[in-house]
Amino acid sequence: MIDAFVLEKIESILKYCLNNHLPFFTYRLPNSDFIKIGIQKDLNLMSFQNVTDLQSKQGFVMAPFDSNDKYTSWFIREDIGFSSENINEEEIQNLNRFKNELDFKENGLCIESSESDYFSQLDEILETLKGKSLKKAILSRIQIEKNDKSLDSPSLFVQLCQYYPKAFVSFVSLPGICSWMGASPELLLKSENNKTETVALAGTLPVSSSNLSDIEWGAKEIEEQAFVSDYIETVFKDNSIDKFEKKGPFTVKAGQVAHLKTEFKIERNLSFEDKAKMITALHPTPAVCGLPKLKALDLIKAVETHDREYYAGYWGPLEANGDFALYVNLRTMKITENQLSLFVGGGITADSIPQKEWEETQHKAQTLLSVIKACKLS
Ligand SMILES: C=C(O[C@H]1C=CC=C(C(=O)O)[C@@H]1O)C(=O)O
Repeated sequence: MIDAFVLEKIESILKYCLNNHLPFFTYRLPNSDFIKIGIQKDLNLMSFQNVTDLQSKQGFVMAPFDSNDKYTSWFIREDIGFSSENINEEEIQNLNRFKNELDFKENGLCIESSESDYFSQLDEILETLKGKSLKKAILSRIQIEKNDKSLDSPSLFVQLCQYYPKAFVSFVSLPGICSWMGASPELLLKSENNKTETVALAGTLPVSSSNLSDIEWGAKEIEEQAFVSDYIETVFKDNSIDKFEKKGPFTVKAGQVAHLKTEFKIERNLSFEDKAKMITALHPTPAVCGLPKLKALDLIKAVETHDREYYAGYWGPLEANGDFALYVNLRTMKITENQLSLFVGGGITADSIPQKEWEETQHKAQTLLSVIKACKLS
């Protein structure tokens, strides 16, 4: 539990950054009580093409779903750092020395996906799946909530940290570009102390009781999760990784839903270049894109009427020693002055039942919606 006094200080730092156009990232790793804030003093954000360009850098990475798209992969420097373990009043006061001028607002308006559009897009995917050359594609939609003065984003971030201790909770603000906040259950790749880890997370059912052993997985969910697991093993093989530990699949809870998860661990020192290659090969996994990857990507682009932007991209901290913890940007929303645009999706296979897929996206949206509502009421 983080002390209420510390949480208040964290909120006030984030508010200062928002009011003074300082780019920042803040996050809380899963199963941790440690909130980190990194602030970049100026607006000269670094974009990157290849993960290898980030070697020896300390900061935060935010990459879009499709890097060939018009969305940039960003790296945010940590010029000033705060954490829940060293909130120093003097350093907070020192922040007053830094501010940026910005005379325009982000204009990233989103359009909500209608229910009828969602169902016709899903039909189109099901039709393609009949051809057998595609095994799975993820269909996503946007749900919009009004943003207004009654909602304070720093306090929403702090609330999300408290509601979802097992998620990667993060909030990034790039003044004049975009702001995103989310509570992701899915690790893309993590590297720490010469260990590299990833997970295959897919298959979704609503959780009604707290007893996860009551959940009975159907063939559709088992298959769609196995696609992700198999894909990870193929990436390992292509990268000459033949020794790794594999655990699962087992059931995990993520907010109002449960997923099937397999954990992979490589206990070997990999070079930053090798790990960068693996990030590029894994992303986007069949948990957010589909299988085969390029076929699914083409279909998603043809069928979805919105850009995914940073939804289903990846984000997370990067240390100068080459360690990182990158998560898939899920259960997430783009924040603008008037809108909270929630992005939610689900894996479609030949066995998908359209109504169930729709309901699944509704359940996933509750991860953020339930906390947004609680914050608006308080
Ligand atoms: C694409 C999303 O979830 C992925 C992660 C877990 C389970 C999923 C599923 O059951 O479809 C998705 O693959 C999302 O939350 O928008």
